[in-house]
Amino acid sequence: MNTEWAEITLKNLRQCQGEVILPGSKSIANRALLMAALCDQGQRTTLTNVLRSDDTDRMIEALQALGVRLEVESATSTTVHVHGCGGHWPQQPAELDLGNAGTAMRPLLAVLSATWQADARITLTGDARMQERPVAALVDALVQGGAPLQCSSQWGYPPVRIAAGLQGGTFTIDGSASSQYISALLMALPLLPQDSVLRLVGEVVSRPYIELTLAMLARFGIDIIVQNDHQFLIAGGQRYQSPGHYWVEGDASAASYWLAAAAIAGGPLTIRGVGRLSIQGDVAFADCVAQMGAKVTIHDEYIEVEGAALYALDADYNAIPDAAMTMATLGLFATGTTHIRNVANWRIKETDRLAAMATELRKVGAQVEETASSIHITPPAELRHGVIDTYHDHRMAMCFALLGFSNAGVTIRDPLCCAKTYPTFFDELLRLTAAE
Ligand SMILES: O=C(O)C1=C[C@@H](OP(=O)(O)O)[C@@H](O)[C@H](O)C1
Ligand SMILES: C=C(OP(=O)(O)O)C(=O)O
Repeated sequence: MNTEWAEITLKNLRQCQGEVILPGSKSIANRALLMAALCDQGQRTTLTNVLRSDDTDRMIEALQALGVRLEVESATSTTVHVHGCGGHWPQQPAELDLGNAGTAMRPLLAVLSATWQADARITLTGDARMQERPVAALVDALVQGGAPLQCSSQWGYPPVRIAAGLQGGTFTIDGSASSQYISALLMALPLLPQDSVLRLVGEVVSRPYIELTLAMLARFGIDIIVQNDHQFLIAGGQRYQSPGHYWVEGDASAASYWLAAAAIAGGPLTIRGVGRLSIQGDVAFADCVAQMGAKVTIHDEYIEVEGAALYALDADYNAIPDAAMTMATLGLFATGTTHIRNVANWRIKETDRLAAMATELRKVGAQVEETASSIHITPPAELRHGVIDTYHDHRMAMCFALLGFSNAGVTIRDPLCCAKTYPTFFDELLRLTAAE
């Protein structure tokens, strides 16, 4: 990646053909790192295809600060050997800075509340945006369970100070803002000495990520009884058991950019690292692209795409909020109005994504209607060139890169913010679209 890029202009990109190997999934990598660290002392887990990016580096650095032994060869090495500490953290740092990594902040908040044994307290904090992203439902549930949490600036937002004290029992959590709170409790509650019941209330968002957590917990020897959609029984006193080796599958949210690019530009493109066997919900974006008219073949561990005339979709994207961002710009290349429904929690992610998306789409001439929980996008007869602001949001940078396939082209400010989950994204785009 050219580390000098303050902005990048993309214009008349071509085919987007050949083969792309996805980086490892952010969601899986950060769960795997934490679960491997929680394995019994003496157990070593070899994680392969680990995503190396800002978000995963935050988790790696946090675990190292807690004294977990990680063998990682270099800043870009995707193999990480993790030595379990069974939740008995060898070091007690005063503070962990988790940047803007939701997949580090939320699980660590719950897991450290369940395992903290020192008299000293530990504060979890993050960057300016992380301090605006709520964790209130999770903090409330943990406090109900006896954890003496303190929020130093505003209740329900990081920084959060943790001390020992969490007890098992019945936890009721509102899942309407983020599934990450639920995943966090699913990872933490088995570590308590007592049994727990976890009850979900509200419309639970991003449900496939809960399934992902359950699938990974099972691989790490944790038993959760799923009573129904809204209730889990979690025996206490469980111990994470290393699977020995764990391969992190490719990032299905990242796959959405390539699915869209090939659908627009023709392809054919083979996307390696996710497929029918994926445990990530975002792989369903491949079906969306197929429904729009593209030729998509989903194999066990890879996907093939070829472009065709595209027709806009009207759909509920609650289950796949990250990949749904890609639909907003892909829709500019389709006939008809794209309706992205039920994504209210876009407002509490890296930026207010509904507002940011509406503002930036208007710059290229789209007609946009934004509601509290949805966005409706009608492309103009001809796309205009736009200088796109990305609001420190990696997905804004990556999904607006698709405008490089238009005649007008696009300029993207701060494209390097893609390093949150996909540091090599723009290099890959330029490689795949280079003229022969
Ligand atoms: O559990 C996870 O790994 C994630 C869950 C989703 O968040 P929400 O549950 O907050 O929608 C998603 O947007 C995020 O990128 C990763
Ligand atoms: C919402 C996202 O990240 P986080 O894990 O920080 O919530 C994302 O990657 O789109």
